[in-house]
Amino acid sequence: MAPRPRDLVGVPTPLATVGRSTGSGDRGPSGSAEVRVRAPGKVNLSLRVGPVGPDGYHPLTTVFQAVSVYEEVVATPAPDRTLSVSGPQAEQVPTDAANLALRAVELVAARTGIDEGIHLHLHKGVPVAGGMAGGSADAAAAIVACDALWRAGLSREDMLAVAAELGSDVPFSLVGHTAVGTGRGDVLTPALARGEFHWAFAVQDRGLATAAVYRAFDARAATTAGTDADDTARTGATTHAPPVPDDDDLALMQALRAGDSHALGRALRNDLQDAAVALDPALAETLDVARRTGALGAVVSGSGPTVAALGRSRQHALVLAAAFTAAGVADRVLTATGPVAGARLVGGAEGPAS
Ligand SMILES: C[C@](O)(CO)[C@H](O)COP(=O)(O)OP(=O)(O)OC[C@H]1O[C@@H](n2ccc(N)nc2=O)[C@H](O)[C@@H]1O
Ligand SMILES: Nc1ncnc2c1ncn2[C@@H]1O[C@H](COP(=O)(O)OP(=O)(O)OP(=O)(O)O)[C@@H](O)[C@H]1O
Repeated sequence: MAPRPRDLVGVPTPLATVGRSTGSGDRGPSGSAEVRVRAPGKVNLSLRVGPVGPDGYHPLTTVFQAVSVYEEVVATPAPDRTLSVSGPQAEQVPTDAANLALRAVELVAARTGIDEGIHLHLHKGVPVAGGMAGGSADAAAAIVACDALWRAGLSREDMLAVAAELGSDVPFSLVGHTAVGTGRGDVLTPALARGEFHWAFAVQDRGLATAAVYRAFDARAATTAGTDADDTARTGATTHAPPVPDDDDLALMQALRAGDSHALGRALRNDLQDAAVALDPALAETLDVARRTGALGAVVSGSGPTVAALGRSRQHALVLAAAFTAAGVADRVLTATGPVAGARLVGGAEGPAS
C-alpha cells in the first residue's frame, strides 16, 4: 500500500521550528509564568567512530533516532538559578553547577545578557549515564525553557550554537526525529524515515562513563594499529579523518526511507559496542537475550550500558522487554517508538497544551 502523508512521521521538522511550540504560549494557558518542556532520549542506529583527534574527541558518522522516552523539565521564575530532580536514578544526578541543564541556563543568560533567575525541575525518564543522552535532553530542554520563560527570542542558530557548546549530543536533543551526525556528532543533517519503529530497552542502574568507553575504544584500536597503518597507506586516509560512508550506511538509510524495520535491524551498528561490552561483560548476555527473542536487531545504545532491541511491532517490543526482565539482565525495561520530535514546549501551569 502506498504510504499516506501522515505515515511520514520521520520527515524532519524544519530546524527553524526548533523548540517552538504549536500549543500554549510561553506564559502558559492562564498567563502563568511556568513553562514545561519535553525532550527525548536517543538511540544511535549507526555509530562509526574515527581515530581520536588532538582535541581528545573522535570524528563520528552517526545516525541518531529520537525515541519516546522523555525528560520533562518544568521551569519557574526564581531569585537564583536552582534545580531539583525526580524520577528513577534521580540520586545519581548532580543538582549543582555540574548539571548540564544549569550549564545551559548560564550559557543562555550570557549569550542574551539576561540577568534573571530560574528554577528547573527535571523529571528523569531517560536512563542516567545510559548512553541515551538523558543529560543532553535536559540541557536542550533548559535552552528551550529559558528562551520561553525569559522571552529571549533566541534564533534556531543561537539554540544550536549553545547546544553544541554543552555537549556533542545536545544539538540532536533539540532537533530530534532522525538525523545524521558528523563532526563530534553535533553537525546534523536531517534524514528521511518513514513509519514508526518499535524499541525495547534493557536499562542498568550502573552507568558507563562516556569518556571511559571512548578510551576503551582507543585501547582496542591501538592493538590493531598495525592493520590500521596498512589501511591508511593503502587508502591514503588521513590520520583523524571521519569514517567514510560505506555500503552498510547506505543500507541503513535505505531501510529508514522505506520504513523497513527488518532491514533496519540488520543494519544496526555501533563501533563503541565492543568497548562497552569489555567494560561491562554482562551486556553480551543482554544482547543474546534480545537475539534469542527474535529481535530484528540489538545494539548497545551509544556509549551504553543500555541495550536497544528492535521489535517487529509494538507487541513484540513488549515481548522483548519481558524477556529482558525474565532473564534478569536488566534492572529496568522501557519500550518506546521512534522517531519523535526534539525538545518542545508542551504547556504551562495548567498542563499540556492541546
Ligand atoms: C556516545 C555518544 O552518545 C554517541 O552519540 C556521544 O558521542 C557522546 O556525546 P556526549 O555525551 O554529548 O559527549 P560530550 O559531553 O561531548 O563528551 C564527553 C566525552 O566523550 C568523548 N567524546 C565525545 C564525543 C566524540 N565525538 N568523541 C569523544 O571522544 C570525549 O572524551 C569527551 O570528553
Ligand atoms: N541533567 C543531567 N542528567 C543526568 N546526568 C547528568 C546531568 N547533568 C550532568 N550529569 C552527569 O553526567 C553523567 C552522564 O549523564 P547522562 O545521563 O547524560 O549520560 P548518557 O546518557 O550516557 O550520555 P550520552 O548518551 O550523551 O553519552 C551523569 O553520570 C551525571 O554525573
